Amino acid sequence: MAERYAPEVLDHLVRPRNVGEIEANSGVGESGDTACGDVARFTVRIGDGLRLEEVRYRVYGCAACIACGSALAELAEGRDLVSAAAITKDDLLEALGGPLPPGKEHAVTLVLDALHKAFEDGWTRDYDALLADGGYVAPGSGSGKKTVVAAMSGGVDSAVTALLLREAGYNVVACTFRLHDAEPGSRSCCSPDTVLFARDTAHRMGLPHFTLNLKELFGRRVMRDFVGSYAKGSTPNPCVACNAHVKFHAAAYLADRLGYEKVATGHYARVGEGPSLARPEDETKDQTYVLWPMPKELLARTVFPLGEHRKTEVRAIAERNGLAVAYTPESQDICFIPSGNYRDFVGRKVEAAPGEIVAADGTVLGRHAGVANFTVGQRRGLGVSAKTPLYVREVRPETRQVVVGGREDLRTTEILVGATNWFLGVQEAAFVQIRYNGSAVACKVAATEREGVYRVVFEEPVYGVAPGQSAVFYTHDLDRVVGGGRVLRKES
Ligand SMILES: Nc1ncnc2c1ncn2[C@@H]1O[C@H](COP(=O)(O)OP(=O)(O)OP(=O)(O)O)[C@@H](O)[C@H]1O
Repeated sequence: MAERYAPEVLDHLVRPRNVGEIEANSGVGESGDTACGDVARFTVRIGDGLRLEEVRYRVYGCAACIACGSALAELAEGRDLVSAAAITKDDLLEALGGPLPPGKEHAVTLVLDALHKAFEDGWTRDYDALLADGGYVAPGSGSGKKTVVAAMSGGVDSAVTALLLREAGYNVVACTFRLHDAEPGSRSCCSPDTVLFARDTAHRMGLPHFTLNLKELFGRRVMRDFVGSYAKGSTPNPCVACNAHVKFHAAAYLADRLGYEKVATGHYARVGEGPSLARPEDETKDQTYVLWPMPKELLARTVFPLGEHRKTEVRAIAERNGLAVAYTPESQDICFIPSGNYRDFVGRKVEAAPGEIVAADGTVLGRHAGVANFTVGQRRGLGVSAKTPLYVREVRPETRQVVVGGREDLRTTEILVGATNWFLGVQEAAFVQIRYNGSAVACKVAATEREGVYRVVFEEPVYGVAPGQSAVFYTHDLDRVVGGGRVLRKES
C-alpha cells in the first residue's frame, strides 16, 4: 500500500483531463452521495461502431476521487464500448502509478461505478423494443464469430458459466440485470452491492461487464403478475415469468446491440436438437421446468454451459480458479422476496377483502381476511378446525370464497392447459410435470375446440393442482421438454 500519492496522481490533480459534462450525451451516471462526501458523475457520448467519442467527468470529493475520475475518463475515451467496459480497478491504478494511499481505495470503485452507470443509462434510453409487450426476439446475428452475452447474477453458477465460455474460445460480455429494488441489507441478486460484486467478478476474469436496468420490465411482467395472480386465486411462478419475458430478451437485446450472436445463463439445462430444451447432466439441479416459456427463437441462440456439469463440479471449478463466488449460498426461491414470506409481500400490495371459508356443498365453516392468502393444496393457516385435515380445494375470487375439503378432494386426473409454448410437436408429449420439484406423470394430451387450449389426462392422479401453475411436457424418455403451458381454472 502506498503511503503517499504517486506523481501520476498529482499530475491528474494539477492537469485534470476531460472535466465537464456533455450536453448531448448518450448516458449519464452518478455514484456516491453527499452524505459520504464523494460524488462522481460521468457523461458519455457514444458514436458509430459503439465508440466512446467523448467521456467527461465531474467529481465532488477528495483528491483521490478527482484523480481517479480524470484518469478513468482519459483511459475510456476513444475506446470502443466493450473494451471500456472491461477497464478494471487494476488498470486504473496502473494509470495512476500504483496503489492509492490507505483509506483512498474507494475512489477507484466510485468512479468506475459512475462510468458504468452512464453505460447503463445509455442502454436504458434505447430499449423501447425490449419494453414492448411482445418482448424482444431477434433472429440472431449469425456473424460466425464465437460471441456471447453471459447473464451474470453475482452467484457461482453464472460466474462459472462465463468462465467456461471464455475457456471454450468465446468473446464473452458479462451483464447483470437490475430487476427490482432489493430490500435493504439483503443479499439479493439486485442489491447495489451484488451488482458491484458481479462486475468485479467479471473484471477479475478479464471480461467486460454491463448492467441493464430492467426494473420497469420486471415490475410489469413479473412482480405485478405475481401479486395479481394471488388476488385472482391462481398460483404464479415468477421465475417462469422472468424466463418468458425478461432475462433472455434482455440478454438478446444486448447481444444484438453489440453484434454478438449467442446468449448464455447459468441455468442447468441443455439445448437439444430442434432446438428443444433437454434435461441437464445434474438431475438434482434440473431447471428445465422453469424454462418452458422461452421463445424458440431465443432458445436457438442460447448456450447453457452448466448443462454438462454437476453442481459439485461447478463449485470446484470456481474454487480452482480462485473465484470469490465459489462459496456463495444457493439463491432463494423468489429473488425479490428474500425473506421467503410471500404472503406478507402480497399482503402489503393487495387490499384484503374478507370472505367465507366454505365446504364444497356451500356450508360456511369460517371467515378469512383475503383470498390472496390461499392457494390450492394449502393446509396450514386455514383457521378452521375439523376432525380430519382440511386443504384448500379452490379459490373463488369473484365471490371471495375459499373452498376447503379433504385430501381426496385434491385428487386431479385431468386439467386444461393454455398459454402454451411448444419446442416439439404436441404429439411427442408423453409425461407432464406440475411442480418444480415434482415428478413427471404419464399423460395424454389432446387439443380442444379452443385454440391453444389442451386437455391433459393423467395416467395416475395428481394431488392439488392449482390454476396458474406450469404444466411442462416431456418426451417418452423424459429427456426433452416438448413444451409447456399454464394450468387453467376449471370453468375458464
Ligand atoms: N440479476 C441477474 N442478472 C443477470 N443474470 C441473472 C440475474 N439473475 C439470474 N440471472 C441468470 O439466470 C440464471 C439462473 O438464475 P437463478 O436465479 O436460478 O440463479 P442461480 O441458479 O442461483 O445462479 P447463480 O449462482 O448464477 O446466481 C443465473 O445463473 C444467471 O445466468
